[in-house]
Amino acid sequence: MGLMLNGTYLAEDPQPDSREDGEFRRAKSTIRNWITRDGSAGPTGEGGFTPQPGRYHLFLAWNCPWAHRALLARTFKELDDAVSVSFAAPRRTEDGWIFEAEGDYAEGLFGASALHEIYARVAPAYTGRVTVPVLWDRERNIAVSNESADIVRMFNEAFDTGLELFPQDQSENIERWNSLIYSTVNNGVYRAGFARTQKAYNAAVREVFETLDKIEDQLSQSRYLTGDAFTECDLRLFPTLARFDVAYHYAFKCNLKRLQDYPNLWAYARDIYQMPGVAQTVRFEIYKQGYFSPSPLRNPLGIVPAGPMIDWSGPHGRG
Ligand SMILES: N[C@@H](CCC(=O)N[C@@H](CS)C(=O)NCC(=O)O)C(=O)O
Repeated sequence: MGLMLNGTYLAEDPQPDSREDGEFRRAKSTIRNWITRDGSAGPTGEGGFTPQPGRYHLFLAWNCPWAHRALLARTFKELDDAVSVSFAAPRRTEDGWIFEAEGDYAEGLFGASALHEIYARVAPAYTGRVTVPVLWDRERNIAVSNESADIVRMFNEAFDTGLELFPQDQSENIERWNSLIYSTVNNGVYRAGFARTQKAYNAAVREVFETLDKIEDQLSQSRYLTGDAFTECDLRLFPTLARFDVAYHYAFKCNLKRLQDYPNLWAYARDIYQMPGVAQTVRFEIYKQGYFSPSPLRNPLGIVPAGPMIDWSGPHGRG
C-alpha cells in the first residue's frame, strides 16, 4: 500500500517493507498519545485526553487484524456506546483505505472518501503510512493514536467498565506472551506471506508453528494463556487465529498445519469466539476477500477460494 510524504498520498511506497534480504519489516506507528484517567501524558506523546464517553472515534477495517484488536478492546471494555466506529471498505485501492459515500463503509465524522484525508488532518505535512486503526478525538479534532497495542492498553487502563485485561499480578507473564506472539505469530504470518526469498519465508513459517506448538502445550494446562482469566495476550492472539484457516494458511503459505489441527488451540479459539460480543467483531468472508484481493506478487488474478468450511459455533468443551 501507499505512504504519505509531506501531506501527499503516494500510491507506490518509495521504500517498500520488504528489503534486499527479502524479509518483511513492519513500519513503526507514528501517533502515540494516550487517553489516561486524569488526562496526564501517558508513556509516550502528549496529555490532554480524558476518558469521556462519546468523545472518541475509531477508524477501522474489518479485515485488518490490528484494527480487530482495537475493536475487541472496545467490546471487552463495554465501550460500544462510548466509542464510535467507522469501517473502511475492505479492499486494496490505489488510494489506500477508502470510504464509500453511503452504507456500511461510509465515514461518519468528516465524510472523507479515503483514510489519507483523515491523516492529512493529523498534520498538513504528515509523513508516514496510512494505517488502520486510528483513534480520533472528536473534541480536539486530532488523532490520539495509530498503534493498536497502545489502544488496547489505554482502553483497559482509562475506562472502568468491562473486563480487566491487564491484571497486575500477571503483567510479566502477559508481556512475555505479547512479545513472543507479536513477532512470531501476529506479525510472523505477515513475515511468511510477504517474504521475498525462500530463506526469509522458511525462517518466518518455522517460527509461526514453533510458537503455535508452544501455545498448544500451554493451553493443555490452562484455559487461557496466563491461567483461568482471559487477558490482553489472549485478545491480541485472537485476530490472527480468526484469520488463520481462511486466509493465512493458504494466502500466506502458513500451511504446515491448520488451526483446526491443534485440539487445544482450536477449542480455545472457539471459546473466545463464543464470548459475548466477539462473533460480532468477526467477518470471515471479508477476511477472504481482503487477503485474496488482487496483488501482483501474491494473487495476480484476485481469485478468491470458495472454502474452507469451518464451524466456529460447535461446543468448545473448555472451562
Ligand atoms: N502498528 C500498527 C500496524 C497497523 C497496520 O499495519 N495496518 C494495516 C492493515 S492490516 C494497514 O493499514 N496498512 C496500510 C499500509 O501500510 O499502507 C498497529 O498495530 O496499529
